[in-house]
Amino acid sequence: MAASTSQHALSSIRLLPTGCFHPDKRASHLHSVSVGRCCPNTRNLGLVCASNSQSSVVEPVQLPGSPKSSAAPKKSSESALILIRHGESLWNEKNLFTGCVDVPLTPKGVDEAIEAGKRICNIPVDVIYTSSLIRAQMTAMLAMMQHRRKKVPIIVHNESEQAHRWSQIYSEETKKQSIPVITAWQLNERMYGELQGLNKQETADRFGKEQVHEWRRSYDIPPPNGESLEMCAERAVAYFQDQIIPQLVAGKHVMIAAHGNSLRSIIMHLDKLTSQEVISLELSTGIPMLYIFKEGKFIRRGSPAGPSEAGVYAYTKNLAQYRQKLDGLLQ
Ligand SMILES: O=C(O)[C@H](O)COP(=O)(O)O
Repeated sequence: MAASTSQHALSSIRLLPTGCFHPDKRASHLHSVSVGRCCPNTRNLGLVCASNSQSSVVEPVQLPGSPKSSAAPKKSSESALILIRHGESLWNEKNLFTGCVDVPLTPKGVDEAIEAGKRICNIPVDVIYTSSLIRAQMTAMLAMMQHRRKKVPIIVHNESEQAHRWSQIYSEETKKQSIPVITAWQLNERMYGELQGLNKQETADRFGKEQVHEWRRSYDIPPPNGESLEMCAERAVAYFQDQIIPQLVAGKHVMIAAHGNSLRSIIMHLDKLTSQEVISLELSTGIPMLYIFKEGKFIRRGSPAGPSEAGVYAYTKNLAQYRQKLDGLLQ
């Protein structure tokens, strides 16, 4: 990527805490993604046993190219991809390194998640991915409570055969009114090693600002006994490619509620940022970001400013039509 384009990518993504970010007008900012890596011909990408079609709200997705594929996307199909960093957590508030420690949202974080939900309430969502951490799950659920379609987000339980069996839904109609929420540890925050639970300011005072900045923002330098961004990317981007891209290819609209660093690694991948560029990529809590996936490419649309904002819906015919449907203007 040319340096100037990348600079633009960075300046557009660095979100303001107030969330007054508007969709990127430069729609020509297209990036191909490698889908080949995760597209063997007939791979079943559903996350539940396909043997019992009654058993879950998750339909298995078969990729195009499969002779058996019934979910092959139309050529013109496009999908929305929404990324949301969780709202403020109790340890964000206390300025503690959190990593994989599983702490809930603060009341402010709850408000941020609700606000994020209002911003995306007109954008279709067919499947939700969250990390296995409660702050991301709370954010996803609270955001979806605001959605105008009023489908019910339902966590998919596949941790045991029994959990899977006991959470079956026996009504096709009820399944239609549901959105599967798939939790994946691969989307967790980067593991912060021996920094977890330490105060960020006190750590900077002790080890020096530069050292702590290097641990927090560099690409390949891990904090003591923790994961670097590169290590976090290895699992988060692999999961994105293996599990999430096939959903988008199949025409599903996807929301991911995750964390500062797991999302930084995914954005780095989508926007082809270099390891230098990613250093200055900061994500605010509770700000949704929208990408459109079309013909194998991701088009970054920035952060929808709110339900009344026109630009993002005007951008694609499908989003505009979906919104009109919600408005009751279309049959
Ligand atoms: O894990 C944490 O402490 C935060 O969620 C992210 O921290 P960072 O801003 O240091 O990457």
